[in-house]
Amino acid sequence: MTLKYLTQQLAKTIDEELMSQAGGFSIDQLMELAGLSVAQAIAKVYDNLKYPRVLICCGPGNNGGDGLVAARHLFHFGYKPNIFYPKQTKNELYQRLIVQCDNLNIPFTNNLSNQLKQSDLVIDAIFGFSFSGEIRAPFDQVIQMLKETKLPIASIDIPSAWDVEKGNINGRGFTPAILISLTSPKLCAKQYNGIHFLGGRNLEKKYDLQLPLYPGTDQVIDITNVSGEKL
Ligand SMILES: NC(=O)C1=CN([C@@H]2O[C@H](COP(=O)(O)OP(=O)(O)OC[C@H]3O[C@@H](n4cnc5c(N)ncnc54)[C@H](O)[C@@H]3O)[C@@H](O)[C@H]2O)[C@@H](O)CC1
Ligand SMILES: [K+]
Repeated sequence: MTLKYLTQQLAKTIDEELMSQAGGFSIDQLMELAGLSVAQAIAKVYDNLKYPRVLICCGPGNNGGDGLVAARHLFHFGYKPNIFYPKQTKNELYQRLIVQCDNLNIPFTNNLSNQLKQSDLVIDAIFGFSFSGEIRAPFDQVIQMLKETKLPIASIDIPSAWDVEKGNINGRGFTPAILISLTSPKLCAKQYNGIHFLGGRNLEKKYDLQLPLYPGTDQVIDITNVSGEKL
């Protein structure tokens, strides 16, 4: 099996095509599958008795939305999620995800530094494949705190602050313990040597992604030792 690693542009194009008339998906559906994949990957690696307190750091875009969905699933899987979401949007999709978390009494925190001290594990849902340029406030400080923490970090789709194609340029980001790539890994993942899952379980015929067969009913597949090439 050889995976196809996506450029930033192709990742965006495939996402748009999945949500086009031909693809037939809605953003809510894709986000639900993404968040469920993340929660499943966490459950495979981090036991909910040993690592119950999961801090989910959400960014302003869809990567953050994946984090909100993951928080809900992790709650149902027996974890104690806590959400840090400093830059919220009024978009109805995100507002509904927040309501869903509120209804489960999942707490939202404003104090990242404090919350890190009371957590066992961090989910990095800050930036995904649309990240570019220098890190803008308030996320510059957030990334710095995540660089300093000793807690294991699980990144959704790309490690936040990594260039989507070139990786951890100038060492400005952190290296997560787990990466959960969605649909197909992005080019930056070629530099990543940790535990690597693929999630989303999306089929995209047009680009011949040669996606692996997911085992049984799993929404994720471990691709840690699978090689890949640029598409
Ligand atoms: N392909 C898939 O399977 C799916 C992908 N989804 C997720 O969607 C992500 C892409 O979502 P989006 O396109 O909304 O974008 P992102 O979530 O990657 O981030 C975009 C947001 O980050 C901000 N931003 C970008 N660069 C910045 C910088 N240098 N400093 C500070 N802020 C910055 C932008 O202003 C924007 O608000 C994927 O990575 C994935 O996590 C899912 O939600 C849906 C399914
Ligand atoms: K991320």
